[in-house]
Amino acid sequence: MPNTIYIEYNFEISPLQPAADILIAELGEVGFESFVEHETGIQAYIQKGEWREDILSEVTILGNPQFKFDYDVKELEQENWNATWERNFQPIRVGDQCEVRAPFHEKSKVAYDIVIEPKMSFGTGHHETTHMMLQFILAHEFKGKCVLDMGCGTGVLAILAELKGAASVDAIDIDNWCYLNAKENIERNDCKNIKVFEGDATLLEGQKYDVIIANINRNILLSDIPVYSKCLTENGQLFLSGFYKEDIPLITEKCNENGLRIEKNLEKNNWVAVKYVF
Ligand SMILES: C[S@@+](CC[C@H](N)C(=O)[O-])C[C@H]1O[C@@H](n2cnc3c(N)ncnc32)[C@H](O)[C@@H]1O
Repeated sequence: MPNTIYIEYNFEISPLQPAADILIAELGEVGFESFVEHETGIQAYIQKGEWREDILSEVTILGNPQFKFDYDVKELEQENWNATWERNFQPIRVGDQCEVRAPFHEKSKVAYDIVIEPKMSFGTGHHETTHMMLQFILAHEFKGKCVLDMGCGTGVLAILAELKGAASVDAIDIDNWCYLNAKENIERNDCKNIKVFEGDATLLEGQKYDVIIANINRNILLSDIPVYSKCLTENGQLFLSGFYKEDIPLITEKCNENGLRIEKNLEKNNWVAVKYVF
């Protein structure tokens, strides 16, 4: 694990929503890379190398008079970071079949017991989008399927796809830290059919998949849906998340232009996960 130093911002927000979600989205745009939500606000983390004095000047929600924001800032040594997430990471149950937990939690008796050490990567099951994508995977047949997990983060979705019988899973993330972390988690869960790659949709040229799972964000999905559509087999399924309910028409229009139609969507706190088919 590299000895990266992080800066932690602890925001107290009133009223909490939708300000917390907007703040997370805006902080993500300016370089913050992970977030922990708590009852009265959020903690946000940025690498010291990415931080600059005026980093919050581009975060427009902070100037919105409808909400009140208070925050304090502190520098975290790597060790403190680990302690912070361990303190905040409770096991997550998805339905009665799947639990996502950390290595230091007790082994679970559910059918799909997934162990994740997220470190800096997104994907513990705590976020609505990950949770809904896990629900989708639980509810669908994966036996013998050739699967792509685009924007794999910790690799949690790829791991559940393999546990549900996928024949092969390609897991891709643009971020080097996620690439390394996904590889570690895949080994930790004793998965044998997942290959991890560092990169983006340019890696997909000439590939074919029965199922594509992509939990990224609205703009990247809009730009990559044409590529995903070319990679899907005839009866292929596309599961997308990482965007809000109000973005469904835009994402669906892009899918329709590429021969895919909406079949079903899940919704949690205004976040959605949507299934598209040919
Ligand atoms: C919202 S997280 C999802 C992580 C995990 N799949 C989950 O469901 O919890 C999105 C991930 O997509 C990655 N990402 C962002 N842009 C990407 C791109 N153009 N191609 C591939 N991965 C990308 C990010 O590094 C991040 O790990």
